[in-house]
Amino acid sequence: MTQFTIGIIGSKGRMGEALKIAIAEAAHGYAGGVDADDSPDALTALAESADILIDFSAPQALEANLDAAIAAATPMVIGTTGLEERHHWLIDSASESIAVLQTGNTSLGVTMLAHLVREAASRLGEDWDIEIAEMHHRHKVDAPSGTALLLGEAAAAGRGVDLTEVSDRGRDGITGARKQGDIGFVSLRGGSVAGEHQVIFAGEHERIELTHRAENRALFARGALRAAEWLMGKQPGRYTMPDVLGL
Ligand SMILES: NC(=O)C1=CN([C@@H]2O[C@H](COP(=O)(O)OP(=O)(O)OC[C@H]3O[C@@H](n4cnc5c(N)ncnc54)[C@H](OP(=O)(O)O)[C@@H]3O)[C@@H](O)[C@H]2O)C=CC1
Ligand SMILES: O=C(O)C1=N[C@H](C(=O)O)C[C@H](O)C1
Repeated sequence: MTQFTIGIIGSKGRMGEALKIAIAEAAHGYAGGVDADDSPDALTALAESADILIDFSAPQALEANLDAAIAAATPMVIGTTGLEERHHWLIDSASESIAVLQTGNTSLGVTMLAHLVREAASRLGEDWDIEIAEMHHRHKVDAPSGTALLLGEAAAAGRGVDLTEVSDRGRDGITGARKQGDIGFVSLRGGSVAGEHQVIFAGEHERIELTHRAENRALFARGALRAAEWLMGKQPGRYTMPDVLGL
């Protein structure tokens, strides 16, 4: 495989550190990294010197990161979660001039899980209630997780509905009975859990539970590298993990 150099945005964070190990294992080059206290000039220089950027930082950094990648014509893998609608517009706009791969989870297992969820949701009727549960370490700052949301998108796509219309987040108090067709989310936080996701299809007298457990961050780092290897040399456009796996 052709080796290339990678710049990490969020290089001193948990994912940044895992990614540096994965880059060394894969014998790619490490072009350097930036973090919250680095200057805009450092970001510009990194985007110019790296063959590709991988971003595991924070949503508030995304606009500047994309601007730097566009100016340097450098492709970019985005793993940062907690993105809002406006961030997705920015990614859509950037993908007109550079290749961008954005995903809430770089794990190959979660990518397959999303595929299975979409399939199950398309075949089971709306009388099967869909609930998505996730658990992460105590340091995680966003909820629901990016993965829970991508699994919700997969379920909604299987049903041919818009997730924003059926999403039920943060139940508390007298909520009333569950609305048929809703997709529910629950987030647990604690300890050092790398990431667990469960999609429950609850029918009358029976239940299907599809679960993914991430045992460490190395798998996310290796998945991000696989995404970067796939993205190198691609035409400008917006891509995601199923493209990498050919799903
Ligand atoms: N898609 C996926 O598969 C995965 C996604 N994630 C996501 O990746 C992100 C990072 O996770 P994690 O590594 O655990 O978080 P950490 O908090 O450990 O690391 C975040 C890093 O980003 C840096 N950062 C924050 N703001 C900026 C900024 N404006 N510009 C540049 N760097 C910045 C921080 O720098 P400083 O320390 O100086 O503040 C820190 O080094 C999260 O959104 C998380 O949900 C995590 C795992 C897998
Ligand atoms: O913050 C994390 O740690 C993780 N974030 C991603 C998410 O929000 O789904 C992916 C993974 O679950 C770990």
